[in-house]
Amino acid sequence: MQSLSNVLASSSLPTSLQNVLTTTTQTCIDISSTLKKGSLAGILGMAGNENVQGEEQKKLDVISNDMLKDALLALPEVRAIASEEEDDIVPAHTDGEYLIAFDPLDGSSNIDINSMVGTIFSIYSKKGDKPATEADFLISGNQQVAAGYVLYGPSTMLVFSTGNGVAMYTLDVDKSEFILTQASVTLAKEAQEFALNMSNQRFWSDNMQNYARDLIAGKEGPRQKNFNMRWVAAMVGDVHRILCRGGIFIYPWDKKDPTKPGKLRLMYEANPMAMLIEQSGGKAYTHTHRILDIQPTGIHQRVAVILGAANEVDKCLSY
Ligand SMILES: O=P(O)(O)OC[C@H]1O[C@](O)(COP(=O)(O)O)[C@@H](O)[C@@H]1O
Ligand SMILES: [Mg+2]
Ligand SMILES: [Mg+2]
Repeated sequence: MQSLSNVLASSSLPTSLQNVLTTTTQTCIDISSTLKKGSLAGILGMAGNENVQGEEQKKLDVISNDMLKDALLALPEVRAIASEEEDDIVPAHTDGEYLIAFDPLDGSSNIDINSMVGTIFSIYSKKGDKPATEADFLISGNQQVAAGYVLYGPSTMLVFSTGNGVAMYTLDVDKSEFILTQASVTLAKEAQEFALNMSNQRFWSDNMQNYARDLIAGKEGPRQKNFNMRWVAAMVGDVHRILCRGGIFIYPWDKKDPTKPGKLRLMYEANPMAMLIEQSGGKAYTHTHRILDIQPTGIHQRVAVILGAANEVDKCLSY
């Protein structure tokens, strides 16, 4: 059973990237320990502020953001960070090499019900000779050098890719280190399950409503097959289930709020998950574009997301 530190040390990844990955994942172990304390530590509930996206921050959104921010800004390899919970990018070291975008706590609405949440991260290599600006981050997901998430579930798991497949690690809580538990993840091309917040159905495009109608029609409908539905309400949990046993996850375009034509954020939700899904053999699209090809226009940009089993994503796009 190999530890993450052994896997990294025996890899051909630059030491600088190994250091960024080690700091990110070690901080997630600290976040995991904090989460385990729950209401005993007075860390549940609202923080009393809104983030730049007008969402109410939970105390744990702020705590996990501060933990990652402090740890990464202290690392000489880090040029800047961008976070769901920070209005603007935060420059670190002008001569640092890496830009890290993260969602410190994904699935915030699950915090107070003691259900699954996670941290999602995306890492780019981009040197420069001036302090980093937002423009430095506006590069497509194709250029991610590493991406992944830590899922805080019954066990804490790390899943990441450096562009050469996807590996899963499980936290050994006694040793406080991640142990490799699945060296390579392969996603089946066909799906039996879908993850879709059906309560938004009336706000979707006609095509999306037709696709969902046909999924639900099951064996008696045009798909001639029964599908099961699952919704964790944390993208990190839904994507993890898909990487473990297949399926499709969709957060489509909707007309609920014209300023948010898609709920999920490109830089720290869609891009890193798209990299993991593609690296395991699946597909990740908006309604029209491969997610990793999108040229970002802002660090908090939102996109529609259709990802998972390759043939089911194709089927969805065919509508
Ligand atoms: O309210 P809904 O439609 O269930 O939304 C759930 C989605 O929102 C998110 O929780 C957004 O992420 P944050 O919790 O980081 O804001 C996704 O993880 C999840 O897929
Ligand atoms: Mg999120
Ligand atoms: Mg979040």
